[in-house]
Amino acid sequence: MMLHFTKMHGLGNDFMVVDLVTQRARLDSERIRTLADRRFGIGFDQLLLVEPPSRPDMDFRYRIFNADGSEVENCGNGARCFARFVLDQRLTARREIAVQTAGGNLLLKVAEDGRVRVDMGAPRFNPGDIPLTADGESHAYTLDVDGETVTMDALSMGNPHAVIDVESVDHAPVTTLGPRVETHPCFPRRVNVGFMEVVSRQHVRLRVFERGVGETLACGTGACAAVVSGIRRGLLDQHVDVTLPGGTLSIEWAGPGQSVIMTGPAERVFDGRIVI
Ligand SMILES: N[C@H](CCC[C@H](N)C(=O)O)C(=O)O
Repeated sequence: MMLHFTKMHGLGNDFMVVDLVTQRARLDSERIRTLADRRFGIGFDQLLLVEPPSRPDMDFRYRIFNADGSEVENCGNGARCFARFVLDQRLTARREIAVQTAGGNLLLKVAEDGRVRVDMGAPRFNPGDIPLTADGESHAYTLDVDGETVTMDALSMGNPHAVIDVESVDHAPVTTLGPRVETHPCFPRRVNVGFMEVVSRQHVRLRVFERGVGETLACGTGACAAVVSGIRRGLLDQHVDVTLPGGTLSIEWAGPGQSVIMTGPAERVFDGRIVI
C-alpha cells in the first residue's frame, strides 16, 4: 500500500510524521527500524503517528517510536512538529491543540510566527515513576558504570531522563558514557542521558544521548529535564534558554507540581510517499 508522510524537524531532531486519521497502516518495530535507516530507508530519529483521540476531551492521540522501533511516552521536539503538521494538513483549524500521549497529555499552541508553545506537564521525581531502581528520591544518584562512579540527577518528563553536569559540553563523554548509562540496569526501561553545562542562571548548553537513537541534534524533553534539574538544585532561574547542537529552546518551570513550558520552532522539510 502507498503511505503518505511528511519529513519534519525541531532544531535538527528529525521525524517522519504520518497521518493515521485519514490513512490506515500498521507499522511493526522491524518496519520502523528499516524506515528509520538513513541509507536503506527514509531516515529519522523518531516516527510520529497522528491518530484520532480515544478520549472526547482530546483532539488527537500522538504515538512516538524511536529509530530502534521502541515506542516511547513523550517527545518534545516532535510535539511542536505535530502541532504544525495537523494545522498544515488541515486536520484541525485550532491553534490550541490538546494531545494525549502514553506519557501524559500535552497542550500545544501555535503562534502566528510559527513557533510552538508546549505545556509538557509536570515532571515526576519518584524513582518508581522514572523508572529508576534506587533506595529513595534524590537529585544526586551515584551509579557504578563499569567500575566508574557517575553522579547524576534523574526524573521523568513522561519519558525517563538522566542529567549529568559537565564543565563543557564540547568535551563531554556523550558517545562513550551516554550508551553505558542509557542501558544501565538501574534504568529498567533504559534512559535518555543529558550532559548539561551551566553557562549562567538563565542559559545552559546541552547535549543528549537519546534512548533508542543515540546523540541527536536536539532533545525537547531532555531540555525540559535539564532545566528542571538545574532549578531544583538551585543553579537556574525560572526561565532558561537551552542551547543544543541544533539550536536553542526556551524552557520555563515555576516549581514542583507545575508544568514545564517549552517554546521553539518546528520545520517541514518535504512531503513523500512510500510503498509499505
Ligand atoms: N528518545 C526519547 C524519545 C524522543 C525524545 C526527544 N526526541 C524529544 O524531543 O523529547 C525516549 O526514548 O524517551
